[in-house]
Amino acid sequence: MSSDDAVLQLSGLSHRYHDGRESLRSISLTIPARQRVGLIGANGAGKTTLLLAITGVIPTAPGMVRVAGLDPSKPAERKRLPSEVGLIFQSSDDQLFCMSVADDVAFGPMNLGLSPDEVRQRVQEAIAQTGLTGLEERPPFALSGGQKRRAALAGVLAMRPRLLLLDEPTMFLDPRGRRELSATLAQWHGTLMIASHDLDFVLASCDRVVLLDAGEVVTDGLPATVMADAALMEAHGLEVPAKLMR
Ligand SMILES: Nc1ncnc2c1ncn2[C@@H]1O[C@H](COP(=O)(O)OP(=O)(O)OP(=O)(O)O)[C@@H](O)[C@H]1O
Repeated sequence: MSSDDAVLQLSGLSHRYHDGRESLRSISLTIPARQRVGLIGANGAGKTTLLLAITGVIPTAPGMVRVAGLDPSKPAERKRLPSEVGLIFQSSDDQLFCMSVADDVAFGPMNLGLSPDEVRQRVQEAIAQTGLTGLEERPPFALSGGQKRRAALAGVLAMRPRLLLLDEPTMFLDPRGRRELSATLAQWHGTLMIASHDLDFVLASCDRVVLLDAGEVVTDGLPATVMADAALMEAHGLEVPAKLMR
């Protein structure tokens, strides 16, 4: 694969929070279009920090980040990032703030300066993609946890990003909510990165897995191979998912 085909390129990426502790250490990863990557690791491994670094929310140094060719450290390029990369937070309540689901989903596309017709079309499409048809006028606070997660996802999909980042997407979801989210993601054909402790979900949703520990990439490979390695998983505070137990 040429690096020109990569949706995400990280090279020697490091980050320290204000207290001086290193949370990311020299991370290098190249993620091609349409790959579905699981980011796994014990509490504090650096998963959320890495997602924040990719979206330019936190500055990184040293190191290089390119998302669809854009450099988040450059203000003019960071401004263009929302139409290339979308991040779904651990708590959907942090992401929904309008009076109705439709307004929430329209918020991002409207800020792109698109025509009202184009915004309407994108909103309808994202609502259908996430199975929220019929709930357009519902205030987000009156949605269930699973519906909120899908409404947040609709808002990001309406931006038509190339890269979708999900932080603990199955947290607080019941089995049906989890299944619905899984079906929505299966229908989406862009590039995905899912940070999660839900290893069964990662196994079912991803074709590559990156294991982080103490801010470093420990291993990077096929989910069924990496996550079946009991010694590796135990050494980094994880367990082999039930489906891979022998
Ligand atoms: N705002 C912050 N200020 C200082 N240190 C932080 C901050 N946020 C995270 N950290 C530290 O950075 C390291 C990585 O944290 P991060 O939240 O990225 O890990 P994680 O893998 O997402 O963990 P979890 O699975 O618990 O969500 C941890 O040592 C954490 O304590």
